[in-house]
Amino acid sequence: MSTDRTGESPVISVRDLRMQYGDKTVLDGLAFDIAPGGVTALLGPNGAGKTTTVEILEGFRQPSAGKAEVLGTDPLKGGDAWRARIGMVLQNWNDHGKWKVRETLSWFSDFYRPFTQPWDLDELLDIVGLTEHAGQRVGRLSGGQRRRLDVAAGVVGRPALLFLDEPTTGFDPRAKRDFHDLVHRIADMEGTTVLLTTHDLDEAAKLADRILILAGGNLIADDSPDALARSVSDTSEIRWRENGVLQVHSSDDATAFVRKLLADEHADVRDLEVSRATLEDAYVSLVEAFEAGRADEAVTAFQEVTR
Ligand SMILES: Nc1ncnc2c1ncn2[C@@H]1O[C@H](COP(=O)(O)OP(=O)(O)OP(=O)(O)O)[C@@H](O)[C@H]1O
Repeated sequence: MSTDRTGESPVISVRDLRMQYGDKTVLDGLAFDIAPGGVTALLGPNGAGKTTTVEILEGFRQPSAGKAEVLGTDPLKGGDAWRARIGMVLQNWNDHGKWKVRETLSWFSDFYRPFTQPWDLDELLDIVGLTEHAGQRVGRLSGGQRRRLDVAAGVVGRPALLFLDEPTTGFDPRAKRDFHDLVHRIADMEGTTVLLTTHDLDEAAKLADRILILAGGNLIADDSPDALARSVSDTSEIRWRENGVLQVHSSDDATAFVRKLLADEHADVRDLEVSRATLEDAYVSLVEAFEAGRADEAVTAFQEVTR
């Protein structure tokens, strides 16, 4: 197993990973490492292979070829001790709707107990905002409350690695904010490595320090959200009101422009706003460029066949 510059072994290591469903190639030689700690978001269009990748890493799916190591182990060979170091928040899991919330968490906690020191259930219920629903049947929870229970069940064993698959689907804005605080807390205070898949690019930008974009069976981008946004455009848009009139200016050096603007003591500058390209801008532009390139490739291949 390779180590990174800090000498730490990666939590996830993927080499030449391939996945073929019939004659359809979904993963085409995928390779990446994820070092311990931090939040990595795996993004990509529908059908890009994110769930397939995550399910391979969780040990639920056998790749057609290539190598995956999670916490130093081939996921297909991981036993209970390995599984206990991993937390999962899946899109769907079958549960016992008649079980009560605390009882369900306690059941998960008991699985982890021989291997780790699980969270105190009252503390965890409080963190995920389910204290007052502790005695309620799971089948009676709202969608958002149910998702909070999913998150609690995923982290109850204080995992070294947490998979979050579309974790905030159905959350109201406040629940989403609470959830983001929870993920920051888990990543910062517990040192848990988090792999997140989401279509919510605002969420990815808020939570992740590293973004992987999967398209056409391989990574088309691997960088921080900020660096990706800058790769699309260094230009910022500056808006303000002057004597009640809206002004808009584009600049490659927003700081210098704003400094100059505010230095003019005669100017009545109000409602100043500076906005830059977002992760969403970068994502759309990278995926569109990739798809346009593939369209060119398809045209070339077609021309070669028909020549
Ligand atoms: N068991 C399977 N048998 C055949 N094809 C499959 C199977 N599972 C997934 N696929 C196909 O593989 C491709 C990738 O699916 P996957 O669910 O990994 O993508 P995804 O990036 O997670 O998509 P989404 O964003 O829509 O959740 C899709 O075209 C899907 O139809």
